[in-house]
Amino acid sequence: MTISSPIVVALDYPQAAPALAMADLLDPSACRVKVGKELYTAEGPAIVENLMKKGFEVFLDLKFHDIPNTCAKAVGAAARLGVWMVNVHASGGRRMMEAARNELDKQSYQPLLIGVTVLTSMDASDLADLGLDVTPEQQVARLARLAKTSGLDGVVCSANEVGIIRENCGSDFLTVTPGIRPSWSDNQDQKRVMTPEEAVAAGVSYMVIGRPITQAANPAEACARILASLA
Ligand SMILES: O=c1ccn([C@@H]2O[C@H](COP(=O)(O)O)[C@@H](O)[C@H]2O)c(=O)[nH]1
Repeated sequence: MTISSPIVVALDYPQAAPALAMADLLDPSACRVKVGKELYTAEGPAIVENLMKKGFEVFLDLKFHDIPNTCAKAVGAAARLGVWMVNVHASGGRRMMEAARNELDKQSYQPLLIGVTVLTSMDASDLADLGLDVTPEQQVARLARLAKTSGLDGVVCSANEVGIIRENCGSDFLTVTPGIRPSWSDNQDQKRVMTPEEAVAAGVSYMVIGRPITQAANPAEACARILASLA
């Protein structure tokens, strides 16, 4: 099945039961789902397999960041699990990302391999705390160029940086953007945000949306409302 929707719903839950209940409210032809650290640590590969059995394409958002061999082997395991997309931290560097690419190239199936640039919860002051005297845009552009030349398929960034990534890495390079906040929702811990409409206008490939859907009174309606706003 080819899904044209750019929406990836973040299933950030402590256990399988609420995650699978939320998945049952969603339509696999209208969105993909994302399994992150909380859910995967609690439930392991079974949760990914169960979501795939329900017809969902799964983004395994474990943001691997380790020595090249360890990162590559983890990405290989994700490929064998059959996930649609997997990610690593671009700040793990060129050798780590190239090792991940090479490991995927040896597999019979290759998920999309994406590099996390600057977390959408961070702004310039957070970068300064790390000794990085640059704007988020500059750091994202730098890491996106590194990810592209290391063989990755795209990056996680905020929708604010999609233009600069397209300028630096071309229009085929995927942009996966959390920090999406419909006008009716709170920013919570996200700092670099955009509405879904703005994100689509900016040209994002995929937008990751968690709490605005999963914590809505009616999650299916919230997802449908966001999709309708993009039409
Ligand atoms: O830079 C990043 C990378 C990953 N995320 C993840 O996306 C979702 C966002 O959830 P919301 O509830 O819509 O804030 C969450 O799973 C994060 O781990 C991110 O937000 N920013």
